[in-house]
Amino acid sequence: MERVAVMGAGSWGTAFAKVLADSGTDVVLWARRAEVADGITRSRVNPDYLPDVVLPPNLAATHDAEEALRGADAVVLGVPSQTLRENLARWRPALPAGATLVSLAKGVELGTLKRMSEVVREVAGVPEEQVAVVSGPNLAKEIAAGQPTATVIACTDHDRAVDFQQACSNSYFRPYTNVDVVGCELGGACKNVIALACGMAAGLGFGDNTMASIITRGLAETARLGAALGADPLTFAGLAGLGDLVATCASPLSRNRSFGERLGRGGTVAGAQEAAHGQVAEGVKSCSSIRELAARLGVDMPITDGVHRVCHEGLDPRALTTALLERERKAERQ
Ligand SMILES: NC(=O)c1ccc[n+]([C@@H]2O[C@H](COP(=O)([O-])OP(=O)(O)OC[C@H]3O[C@@H](n4cnc5c(N)ncnc54)[C@H](OP(=O)(O)O)[C@@H]3O)[C@@H](O)[C@H]2O)c1
Ligand SMILES: O=P(O)(O)OC[C@H](O)CO
Repeated sequence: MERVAVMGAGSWGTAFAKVLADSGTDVVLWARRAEVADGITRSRVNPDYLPDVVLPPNLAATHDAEEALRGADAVVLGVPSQTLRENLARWRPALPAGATLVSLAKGVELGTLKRMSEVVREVAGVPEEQVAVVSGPNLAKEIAAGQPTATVIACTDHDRAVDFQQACSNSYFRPYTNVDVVGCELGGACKNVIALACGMAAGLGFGDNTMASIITRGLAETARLGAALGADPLTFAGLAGLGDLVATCASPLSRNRSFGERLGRGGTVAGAQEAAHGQVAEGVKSCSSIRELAARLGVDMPITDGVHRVCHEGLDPRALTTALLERERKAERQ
């Protein structure tokens, strides 16, 4: 792969564009606002999202989507999951034929309850083999600073995953391939919801036993949903499952965890939204779509259900704790 378009110049779009460029791949980064693209072109930094990080010379920025997409071997989609459909529909006429479409987004679409790769296939009108996802413990700020991490490139076409793996491998970024797209996407979407719950627990003053319990039971309910949707159970023990779950639930850099922490400290959803400074905490919306998906499939996801009730029905996080602990007693693997 010689040239990749990255559509979306937020935290992860910008950091991932840098990963590609640092791997020797030429990148064009599309920014929704002209001033962001101009700022990158002028000063080599993204002033809004990663002001302390100098971007490499083989990374160009533009506000013109057609220009970004022209001749791209792969198109990386770095916009929030609930906006992917509308953005991609706009870009569709300019998508290069045969290009690998790569989703960075971690969410489940409200209303349709579709995973991001399903949205991409539907809107772009491409076969599943042409769509890949990137998912793993990938906090943008750490990666932009060149700190080592691993991730997963999931695609049902193994050769295509290997091509993209090559395009984004470098001295600090190690991608593995996986053909289990369903499992990798569910791991990425569900961990945001579990991180909200961990944040709430932290905000309430609870310590590491509580965190470990939420992480472990969160993984159990994610794996149950995965089983119902045909995912490989072992994916949830990997980077896109446990790896991302631990990073997001533990890190003060996580927007989802920080959002939950504000709620746990007694803040409102509106206040937590404001404190996020326009950056997306995907779990706040995906808790509702994942909950609905689970209900449709008859899968029990009590933490996800509780997070939905806190974020959208006014439940107090402390009452959520009580509700979870007072549930009917059962065997661990049930
Ligand atoms: N940040 C991370 O560490 C990280 C890591 C792995 C995966 N992810 C996932 O990657 C996806 C993107 O996250 P991010 O961190 O890059 O988000 P972000 O920092 O909030 O940036 C969102 C980007 O999408 C653009 N955008 C385009 N259309 C939009 C619309 N209709 N509404 C809102 N924004 C729109 C924004 O443009 P403006 O600047 O003009 O608003 C901005 O460039 C999410 O699904 C997230 O879960 C994030
Ligand atoms: O900041 P968050 O909570 O969106 O998490 C970022 C990444 O998904 C971590 O892998």
